[in-house]
Amino acid sequence: MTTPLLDAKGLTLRFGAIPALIDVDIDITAGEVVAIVGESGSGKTTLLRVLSGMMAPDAGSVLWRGQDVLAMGEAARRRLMRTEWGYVHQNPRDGLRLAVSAGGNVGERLMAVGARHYGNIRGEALSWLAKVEIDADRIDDLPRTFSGGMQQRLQIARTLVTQPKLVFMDEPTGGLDVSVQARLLDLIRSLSRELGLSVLIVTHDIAAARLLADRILVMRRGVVVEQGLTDRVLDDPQHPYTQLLVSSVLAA
Ligand SMILES: Nc1ncnc2c1ncn2[C@@H]1O[C@H](COP(=O)(O)OP(=O)(O)OP(=O)(O)O)[C@@H](O)[C@H]1O
Repeated sequence: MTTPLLDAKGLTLRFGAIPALIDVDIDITAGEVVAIVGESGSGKTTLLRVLSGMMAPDAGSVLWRGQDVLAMGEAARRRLMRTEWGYVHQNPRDGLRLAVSAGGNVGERLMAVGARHYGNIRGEALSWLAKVEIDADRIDDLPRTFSGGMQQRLQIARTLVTQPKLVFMDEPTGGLDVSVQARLLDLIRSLSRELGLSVLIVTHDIAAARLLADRILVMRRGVVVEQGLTDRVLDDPQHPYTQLLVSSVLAA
């Protein structure tokens, strides 16, 4: 069996009386795409925040390549977030620097990991803008002049330019038009395959999960009620809640 890159066990977190996570186990191996699906308030974002070390659970463990994420200091976690990890926020404004040009948004991530040669940084930024289908002549424009879909593509370029191994994505297509969502999902799928990325993606969109994910975890009220290979979970759901989720999409 392949050793997981990220391996979490027994994650539990309560906000007062609200059970956000109850005894959640989750792992992800190299090159795998895992979708976390479930209704609003089921604990998906909280799980992503705990796995990425942004929030401490009441109980449980998170190992990144054998290293204890919960015990590592803030500096080490930030370093990981600049190098081996990436985080794509639902709202691109949370993941971009709005007062910095598109090229600067991509280039400064390279500088944060030691790149110094201006020509190389600009060249790399241009190549990433092309990968995410942003015209080269927009390189000096501010992200606020971009559409929502373009901002999200820029956030993806900024996140992937340092070639992380694992990317956390929290509803990356939320709030976008359906046609823009479809193109963005295609882009995420092709980039993750091309780069051999592991992706942990939160979505309430079952169709997105089917398109992207190798495996699916279904959450409800902080509990993982079902998990397995995408086709198995969606074509032959075992838990009544998963059956309801799948049938509501079929009926739509
Ligand atoms: N900082 C917080 N303080 C108090 N309660 C919180 C906090 N963060 C989340 N919660 C609660 O924990 C539960 C899980 O929230 P979470 O945001 O993880 O759900 P979600 O599945 O991501 O929902 P959505 O799809 O709407 O984003 C919810 O009941 C939420 O209200």
